[in-house]
Amino acid sequence: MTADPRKVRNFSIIAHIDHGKSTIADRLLEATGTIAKRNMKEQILDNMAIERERGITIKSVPVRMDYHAADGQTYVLNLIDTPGHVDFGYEVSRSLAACEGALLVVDSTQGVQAQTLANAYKAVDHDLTVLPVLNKIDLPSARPEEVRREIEDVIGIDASEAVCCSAKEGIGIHEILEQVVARVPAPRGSEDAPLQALIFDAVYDNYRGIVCYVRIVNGAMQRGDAIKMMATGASYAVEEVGVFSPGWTPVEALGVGEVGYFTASIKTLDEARVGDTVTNVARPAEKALPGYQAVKSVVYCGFYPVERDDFPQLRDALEKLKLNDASLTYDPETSTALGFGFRCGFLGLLHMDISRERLEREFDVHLVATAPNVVYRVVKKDGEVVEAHRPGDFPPEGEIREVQEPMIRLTVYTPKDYVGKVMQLCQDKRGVYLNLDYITPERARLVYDLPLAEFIVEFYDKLQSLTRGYASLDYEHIGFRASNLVKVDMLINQEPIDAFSFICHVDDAYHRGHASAMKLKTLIPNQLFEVPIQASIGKKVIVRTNVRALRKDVLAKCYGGDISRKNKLLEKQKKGKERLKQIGKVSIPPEAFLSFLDVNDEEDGR
Ligand SMILES: Nc1nc2c(ncn2[C@@H]2O[C@H](COP(=O)(O)OP(=O)(O)OP(=O)(O)O)[C@@H](O)[C@H]2O)c(=O)[nH]1
Repeated sequence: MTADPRKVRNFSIIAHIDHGKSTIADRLLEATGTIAKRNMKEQILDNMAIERERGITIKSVPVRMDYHAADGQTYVLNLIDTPGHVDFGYEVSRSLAACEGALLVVDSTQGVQAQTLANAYKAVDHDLTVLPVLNKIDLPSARPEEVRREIEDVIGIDASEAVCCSAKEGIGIHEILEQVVARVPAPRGSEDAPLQALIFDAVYDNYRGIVCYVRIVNGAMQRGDAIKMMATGASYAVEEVGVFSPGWTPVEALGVGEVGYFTASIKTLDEARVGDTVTNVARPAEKALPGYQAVKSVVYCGFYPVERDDFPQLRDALEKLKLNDASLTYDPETSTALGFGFRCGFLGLLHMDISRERLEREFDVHLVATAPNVVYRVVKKDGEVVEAHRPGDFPPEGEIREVQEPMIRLTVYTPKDYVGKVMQLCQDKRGVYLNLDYITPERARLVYDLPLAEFIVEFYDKLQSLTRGYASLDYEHIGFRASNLVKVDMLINQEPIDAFSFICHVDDAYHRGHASAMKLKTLIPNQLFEVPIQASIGKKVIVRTNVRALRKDVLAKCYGGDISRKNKLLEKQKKGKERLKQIGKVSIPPEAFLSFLDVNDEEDGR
């Protein structure tokens, strides 16, 4: 039997990072008896080890609770947790599309922050009923009344009924549950209409294969149904349907408005795309549910095994990671410096960091990550447009008409005292000023258009240190813009080394070329001959330095004796050096490459 849609409430919790979303979720699970108190591990929904350590939510985990409300009825509450970081914005959007309501958790000591606003707007865009919750009222610095007004003034939603709560102390939890029942609308949909189910997430399981998380919008789904994915057109037979209570629990069927999962011998995450609509083969829906979009990588970097022999291991690890993470992309590439590896694409820097950490931790591969870069669009003189995922994709200098780079529209919220510093930072990062306003007398909102490439290099860290952690930010991608960008090659002994090339604004080329050359100079051991290190744009050398030759003391064994003999020896040495320089290759220890390229060691003075 499926649940009565009138007794179902589907909701999500949205918040700025650290405002207490996961802690509130834990309290709700506890209060509804979904998880016994003694089994309660802190933040039960953040189950990935890295999520726990970093204290951030990456994957959205749904859970179903039975709640005996004050009106004497029992309700099914489906809570769909959402990721808290901008990199995973698309997942937030899909999770919200599966709900009718959202708890907007605001830390009552901090007030409205960037993701509070961004997520609240997303919820409003999806027509959700937004219930504000003022958390952390146990803290002495809590100022719930002020924050209540801030929510009304800044976000523009009614906060008069906002629950004051302390997730830590367990205050206000029942009020939240009552409000969910009373104010979040029951799902609407038709039992008799053809099946339309929204895939809002999908995960890989060793035993079941791909498990799709769905919200049934119309119709019903049960074991044995022949279903079709509307974006890919592929069809499958449903093997199991179930709900999250909180583990995967099989049920007979999922009805209108319900949130659950199904399995159907789906092999890869590419077949079960988040945002796609599932329908019946026999009686297909006419239209897919709105809003599906393919996720696109915006940041790229190379992953190479530290030991060249570990390449197959890295390939296997990436394959397995991809099973759990559809937004990761990778293609094999080779580099003269690093051998065989992969060019990987990510949703953002955090996504890159996490993927790298998971590869090292869960799959035990040691890898080198090259500096991250964005995708550039190069318009050639003959009109052809090349998408460059790495510096090596750039056509020769002479063939380029224009280079375009991806831009973001960045919104920064900061206490007013730091406005000047933040503006300076944005300007240093080639930002274009758009707007400044004050959302409260104390807090300013700054809007800039900024090249994504500048944003991914330490912007967030710098912002946090300039503002002592009080600023918050949000951004959206706004497409490509032409810019004066050049490819800088690094040459060692006249030979360009592919892995060291980089793209940058022409104004930064000298500075960065110089910093790279200096760093290389310290890493390359002295050879028997002088080794020039150069930075060049096309054929034009912009920086040159030398690694000095080792001077072997050929006269050491020559005590006293004839001056002409000494001269002869010195002459011989000079000739030998010339020969070495011509025929000899510079021997660069692999560690030099690694420490130059590895982003963790990156300190080129920017
Ligand atoms: N004093 C106090 N601390 C709280 C309360 N609720 C949460 N915290 C603390 O605030 C910190 C952040 O809480 P989380 O629940 O991890 O925040 P979150 O919003 O889930 O964070 P993300 O998963 O990164 O989005 C933790 O250290 C909690 O212990 C509260 O009511 N009072």
